[in-house]
Amino acid sequence: MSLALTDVVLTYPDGDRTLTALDHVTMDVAEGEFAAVAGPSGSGKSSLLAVAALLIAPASGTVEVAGRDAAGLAPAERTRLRRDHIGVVFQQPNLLPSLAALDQLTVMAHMAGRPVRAAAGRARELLGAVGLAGQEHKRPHQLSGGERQRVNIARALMNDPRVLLVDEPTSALDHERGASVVALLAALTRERGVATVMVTHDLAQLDAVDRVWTMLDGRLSAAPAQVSGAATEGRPASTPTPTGR
Ligand SMILES: Nc1ncnc2c1ncn2[C@@H]1O[C@H](COP(=O)(O)OP(=O)(O)OP(=O)(O)O)[C@@H](O)[C@H]1O
Repeated sequence: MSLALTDVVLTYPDGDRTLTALDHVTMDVAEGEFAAVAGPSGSGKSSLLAVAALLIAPASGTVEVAGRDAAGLAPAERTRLRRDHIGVVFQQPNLLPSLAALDQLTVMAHMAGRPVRAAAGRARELLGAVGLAGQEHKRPHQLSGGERQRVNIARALMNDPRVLLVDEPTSALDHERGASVVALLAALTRERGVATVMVTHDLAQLDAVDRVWTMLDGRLSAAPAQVSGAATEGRPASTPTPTGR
């Protein structure tokens, strides 16, 4: 299993008490599987992503990434596990304003200590895969919101992660552009065999996912099939037509 959380409990201090943000959460996501976690604001979705990204250690339970249990790892090993196997797509594309799209990606390889020349080839390939061929030289202000989100997704895949964690990728986009980004995530997940978890509160964007989990008050449960729409029917992935927006 590419990502497995087992009986995870996460608490935050809350005055004299503690707030349970994740309440015995268990989930697993296989390679090539696109899972969504839907739930209202404050239900614990961001906390779940932070724990899965190895940014916060849970109070109890285990988190396994690419078959490795993160508990007990030294901080440097934990950082390496994250860097080598986890890609994160944040809600707002936090691109560097002065860098062209290509450089937004190659800088990831540079930070990971990988050869930058080889990285340029991979960056071009990824920008093509997200529908941005020919736009490699553009800086963030020259791209639309949807295009910036596509650069963000390509960047998260730069180090060939086993796990892709995506936080509300459609919140700044209209329905059509949001659906196009979700369809792109579905296609990339399947083509590249990555285990993807997308957090969303937008139930209209769940058609392309394989499995839906719902989060409420820190508790996670598998959603009934009708909520996940076509997801459970084993429908083959369709490659989206990038709108370029
Ligand atoms: N650093 C923190 N310290 C204390 N409480 C926190 C902290 N982060 C989150 N919480 C609380 O934990 C609970 C879960 O928050 P979380 O941000 O994970 O929910 P969410 O579903 O992602 O919400 P949203 O959709 O609004 O981002 C909430 O009650 C929140 O107030």
